Amino acid sequence: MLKVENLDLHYGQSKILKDVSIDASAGQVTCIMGTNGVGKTSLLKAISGVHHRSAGSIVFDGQNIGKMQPYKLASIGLGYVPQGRDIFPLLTVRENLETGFSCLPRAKRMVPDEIYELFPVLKDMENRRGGDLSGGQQQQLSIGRALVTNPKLLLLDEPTEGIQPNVIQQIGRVIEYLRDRGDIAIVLVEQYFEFAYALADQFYVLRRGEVTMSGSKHQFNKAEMLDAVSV
Ligand SMILES: Nc1ncnc2c1ncn2[C@@H]1O[C@H](COP(=O)(O)OP(=O)(O)OP(=O)(O)O)[C@@H](O)[C@H]1O
Repeated sequence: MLKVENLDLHYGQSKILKDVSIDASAGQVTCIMGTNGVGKTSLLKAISGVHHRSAGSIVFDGQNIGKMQPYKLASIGLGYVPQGRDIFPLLTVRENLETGFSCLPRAKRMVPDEIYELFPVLKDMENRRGGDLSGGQQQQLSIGRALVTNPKLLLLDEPTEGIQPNVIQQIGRVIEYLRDRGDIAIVLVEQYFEFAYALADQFYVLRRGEVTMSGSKHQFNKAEMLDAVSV
């Protein structure tokens, strides 16, 4: 589904990602772990076309997407839930969800009931402004908005950041449900180790822009993984 090979990324003269390679498959959660500033968000920005890579290749669903613009990537099935959520504060919940319509053909422009079933609070607050929602509700809205686009690949950047425990649990259950549906590859960037460990099928640990450990969760014990993530 997604194959990133030998990716480099720069901000100006600073090389932030170095020779990063990752794979993500449908029906699996692929976790990108690491401490602050190691380049996790930058990796998602490169995949989603928000910041272009300086070397390497990114292949999604058989297409080389390394130079595609974000709107085009969204229309071919790449959903991105950015760190900080990026909700439109003056639009209602419903209107925020409908912003996902722009990359769908006219006949498919509807909010599936499934999104309201996964996140009932979005139905309850359909006419409230995005900016009036709590952080946890905004996170649910941001994930719901990405799901409206019917993605084949879902990139989630720290969905637990600043969120209360009951909403974290609910987001975990939604990620499991989407994984078990089997038709979507999920790339989860997460610093909350227990949450990431519980959900991960495959994982990659980044340190100073390089992959230092990777594999299936079952190849390593939990303490080894925690050590690798914490340095
Ligand atoms: N737009 C930018 N211009 C210059 N440097 C940047 C920019 N964005 C990020 N950086 C730097 O790139 C490095 C990697 O940042 P990035 O946000 O990708 O890390 P991260 O692992 O996601 O961290 P966090 O968990 O804190 O979000 C950091 O040193 C950061 O300061």
